[in-house]
Amino acid sequence: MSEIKAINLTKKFGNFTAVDHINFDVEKGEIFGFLGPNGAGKSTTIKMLTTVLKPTEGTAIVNGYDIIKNPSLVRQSIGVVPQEYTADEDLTGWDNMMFMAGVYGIPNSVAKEKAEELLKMVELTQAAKRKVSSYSGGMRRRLEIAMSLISRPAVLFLDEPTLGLDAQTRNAIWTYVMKLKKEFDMTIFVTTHYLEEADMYCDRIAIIDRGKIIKIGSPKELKESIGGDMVTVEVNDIEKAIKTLSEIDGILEIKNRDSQIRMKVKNGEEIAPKIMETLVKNNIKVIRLSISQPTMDEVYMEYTGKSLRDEQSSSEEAFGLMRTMRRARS
Ligand SMILES: Nc1ncnc2c1ncn2[C@@H]1O[C@H](COP(=O)(O)OP(=O)(O)OP(=O)(O)O)[C@@H](O)[C@H]1O
Repeated sequence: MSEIKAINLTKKFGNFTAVDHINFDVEKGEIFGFLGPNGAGKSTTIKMLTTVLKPTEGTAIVNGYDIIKNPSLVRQSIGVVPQEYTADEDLTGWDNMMFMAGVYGIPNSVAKEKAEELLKMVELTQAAKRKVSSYSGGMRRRLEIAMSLISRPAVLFLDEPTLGLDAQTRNAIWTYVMKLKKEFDMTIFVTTHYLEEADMYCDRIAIIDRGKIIKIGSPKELKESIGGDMVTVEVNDIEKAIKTLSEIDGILEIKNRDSQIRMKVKNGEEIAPKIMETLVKNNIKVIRLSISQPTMDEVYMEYTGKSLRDEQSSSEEAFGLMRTMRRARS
């Protein structure tokens, strides 16, 4: 039985449809990634699945409970790490953990044991007695993950857990997420717009754009679904090479990316010798040639017609600014 099942799930704000009749299933123990640009409807979907927002139409079953008919049973069986920080800044990490345990009615002695174990897992034992206001962004995120786990939920929802964090902290967060999957067979629903993270860590990915799911599959399936290979060449004269290569039959697309020429082809191994021969014949020096599968960025581009890369930096900047403003206010 699936642990999350969305059935025509829809959310409208006035006349605007933020989430548009989406359907998907998440199996037990799966890390399911919701990948899409800003405003695609990821947070709205999480808010409906976690019963913060009521759907306009459709419903979802989470851990066996209907989000409309049994919202409190849904809430008791899930853990949520929302995009905005929710831990109380004036309390210590330890007190936040104990507060959360109180919300779930966990007896004190059990709560203490769990808090110790979880803070250790997210490497915050040393900082547990410090006020959260002194924590870095990464420490806060780790604390919130620990807080969301105190009730040992069957399903964990993470909304952009790594947004605005440095690469090292992002890796650490994913290490904990992988651990939860491995040790507790936890089902994890995660939204992200980091293509590499979705590719590396998610068992399956749903690509969402303008409120609609465009494609669902494992990273491998998604890459295979766009067909063919990528051939990348590094040459001494890019412009001349592009002109020369565009005359070869069998190259489906040519792009100049990061001072390299990247070509979409049907079969890399078949066409590579011809590419090499043509370039050499035209006195173009080939420094490197490689054949690979398409990246998630290319998959995303194929299905949405746009690149997610440009979005990443603007989103991180906005998040950083939000955090600075919040700090300045407090
Ligand atoms: N309460 C609201 N009232 C009106 N419009 C809303 C509301 N909440 C979200 N929206 C709109 O719905 C759309 C989807 O927003 P949502 O936050 O779900 O996107 P997202 O994919 O999570 O993007 P982000 O990562 O930027 O949060 C956006 O156009 C947003 O402006």
